[in-house]
Amino acid sequence: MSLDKMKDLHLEGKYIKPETKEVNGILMTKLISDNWDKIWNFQAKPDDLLIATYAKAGTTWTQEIVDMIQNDGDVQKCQRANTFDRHPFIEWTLPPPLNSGVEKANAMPSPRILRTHLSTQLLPPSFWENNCKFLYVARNAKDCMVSYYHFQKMNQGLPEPGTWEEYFETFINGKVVWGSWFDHVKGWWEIKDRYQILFLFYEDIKRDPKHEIQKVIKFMGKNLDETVLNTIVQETAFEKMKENPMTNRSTVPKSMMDQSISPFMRKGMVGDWKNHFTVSQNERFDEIYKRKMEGTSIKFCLEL
Ligand SMILES: Nc1ncnc2c1ncn2[C@@H]1O[C@H](COP(=O)(O)OS(=O)(=O)O)[C@@H](OP(=O)(O)O)[C@H]1O
Repeated sequence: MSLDKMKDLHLEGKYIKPETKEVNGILMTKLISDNWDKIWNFQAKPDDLLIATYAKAGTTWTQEIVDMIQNDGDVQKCQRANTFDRHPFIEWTLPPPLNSGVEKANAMPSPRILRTHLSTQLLPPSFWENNCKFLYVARNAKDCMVSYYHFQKMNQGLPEPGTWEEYFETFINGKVVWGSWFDHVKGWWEIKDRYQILFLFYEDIKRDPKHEIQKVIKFMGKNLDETVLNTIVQETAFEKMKENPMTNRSTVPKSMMDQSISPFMRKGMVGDWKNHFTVSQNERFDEIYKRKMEGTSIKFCLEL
């Protein structure tokens, strides 16, 4: 059963902030942790495409782009279901009768587009064994932190973030669900040339969507004409997706996601961190960033 059917079950109001429990040293919700055997043993197929991201890095945006490409720019087809039902979120686990990501993925016909926030060391091994295609999207740490903070405030499926000052510490220490941003991004960056990985940046998609979408089209082995490409650029723009009930999570009950606290499609910009970080937080963050990212060649853009 999908989340947007929750109303029918009168489950509203029963959700409380979840407990957390680590998997191999990485924080997860307890529901994910308790379901770990099933997640770890998930059977990927060679024609699966996995959208992998750290939380809040532009997953939903990428899902919409990929779905539009797979459906040759057919807007109606992309309206068939919510993004969370179109592309199973493999590790996501909610209390029954809501289906887990593994159950949804197992029920889906091929070719499957799946999504995950798992780091490389937690990804079910069958993805590597089957040499699946991975589309990794990275977003700069500061904007991810801001976006994740607001998301944890409005989403009952994730822990209470505390104050911004408290959250700042939690995030840099990697004590958020799905673990450290630094380890996640470094892990995927380091293996990008060993597997079929298209590595994109949120900031690049924002600056030049047409160019980045063309890369995705090529990676998916599709050949779409200019008109279709332009339609995809238009339909996946932030303003469009903010109004689209199949992407903006407005069908998720308020008891689960309270969009009056913060909308799911919040700002969709590069550099909102400047409205949150104090000067001293910024200095401290830059120092920690330098230390934690030492030795990696990855470069992020922090403003457009
Ligand atoms: N089309 C488009 N263009 C630009 N930005 C977009 C778009 N769609 C979603 N977003 C922004 O992406 C952030 C949500 O990221 P995710 O989809 O990865 O969230 S989640 O992890 O799946 O909950 C969240 O970022 P913030 O606005 O900074 O909070 C969304 O607004």
